[in-house]
Parts: sequence; structure tokens; C-alpha cells
Amino acid sequence: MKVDKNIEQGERVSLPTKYGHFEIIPFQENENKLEHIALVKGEFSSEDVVLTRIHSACATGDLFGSLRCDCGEQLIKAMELIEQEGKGLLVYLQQEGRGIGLMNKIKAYKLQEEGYDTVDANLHLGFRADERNYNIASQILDALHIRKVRLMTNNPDKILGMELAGIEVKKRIPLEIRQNKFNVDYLTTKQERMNHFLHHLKTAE
Ligand SMILES: Nc1nc2c(ncn2[C@@H]2O[C@H](COP(=O)(O)OP(=O)(O)OP(=O)(O)O)[C@@H](O)[C@H]2O)c(=O)[nH]1
Ligand SMILES: [Zn+2]
Repeated sequence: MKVDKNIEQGERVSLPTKYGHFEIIPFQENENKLEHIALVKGEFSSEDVVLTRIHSACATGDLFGSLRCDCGEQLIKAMELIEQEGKGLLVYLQQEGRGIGLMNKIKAYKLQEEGYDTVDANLHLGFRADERNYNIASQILDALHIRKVRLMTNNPDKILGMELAGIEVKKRIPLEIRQNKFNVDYLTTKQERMNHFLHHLKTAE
């Protein structure tokens, strides 16, 4: 089904998971053929303020349980919260490495092993700290008749990005994950340089 000139919507089928019972709907961008995923629970009307997670792909964290970042645990937590509420949406966007792709993210990791932080590594590679925008996310929400959300995120720029893309973010729902020794520097940089709301983060004195 063509839902927008830029994006095509696939079939909707049931997807029982370890974290709850959802439906999955694939979307594909027409121009670059990138595939994104909507995990849906319940039916929405345009007046609903839908519990929503916009999740950027992270192969290392989401697939392999990497402890270098908080992505994998955030993904599971978001699914659990949607299941608890009985209604909600998770959009899984092909925005690996904050939009720079896996090759470049791993280059950025290499630079981090040489002492750069996550922001400077991106800059050193010739990218902005964050190359994402949320236009495709907004088109997917449009297709699902969602205009207002309670957004599960710690990232102020994601809220701004969603609003710029035409979605009303009525509320932020924190999605903080316990730190570990491998991700504490990464989380600290997100807090200090990208202004993420990470109130439970304890940095070494
Ligand atoms: N460029 C780059 N991307 C990274 C790095 N670590 C994780 N990522 C990517 O960052 C994206 C997740 O962004 P984050 O900044 O961790 O979190 P966020 O999505 O902005 O914010 P939340 O909504 O709170 O999760 C995923 O696409 C990861 O692949 C890194 O060191 N460098
Ligand atoms: Zn990650």
C-alpha cells in the first residue's frame, strides 16, 4: 500500500515476542529502499496520545547485547512498557550509528579506543555528532494515524526532531538503563555534550 509518495507500507501481521504480543508492519522508503519497522499494539485514533518509542538501529546493542551502549536494554524496556500499557508503538529506524551507518560507527568506536569521545569521533570522521532526522518516523506515524505521542527517550534533540517533523510530543517518558563499566563514559558524554536527561547516571569522582 502506498501511504505517502516517499514510503510504502507492508502487510500487518501478529508478532508474539518474549516481551509482549505485538503486530509488525514493515515500511520501505521508495528512494533508497531502506526498510523500517513499526511494532504496534492496539488501535489508534488521531486524538490518542500514543506511548511511542522511536528507536535508532544499533546492531551491536540490539542484536548482540553490547554493553558499550544502552540501546539493547532500551529496546526491551520500551517493548515491556508498551505491553504493560496494552497500547503503543515502537518504530525501529534504519539509522545505524546515529545515521552514519555501521562502517562509520565502528570507525568511531575505533577512535573511541584511541581516546576520542562519541561526539569528537563523529566530528573527526567528518560528520555531525548526530546525522538523524525524523521525517520518515513522522511519515510512519502519519500512516498509522498518530499525531500526538508520549515519547520514550532521554534525548532532547529527538523530541525537537519529532516536533520539527510535525509530531506533537505531549510528554517525555524517561528510558534510563542502569550503567555499567563499559558504557559509563558513553553515557556521561551523552549527558554532558548532548544534554541527554540521564538523572540516574553516577560518574566516577
Ligand atoms: N556514531 C555513533 N553512533 C553510536 C555510538 N554508539 C551508539 N551509536 C548509535 O546511536 C544510536 C542511538 O542513539 P543514542 O544517542 O544512544 O540515543 P538516542 O536514540 O539519541 O536517545 P534515546 O531516545 O534516549 O535512546 C544508534 O543508532 C546507535 O547505533 C557511537 O559511539 N557513535
Ligand atoms: Zn547502541
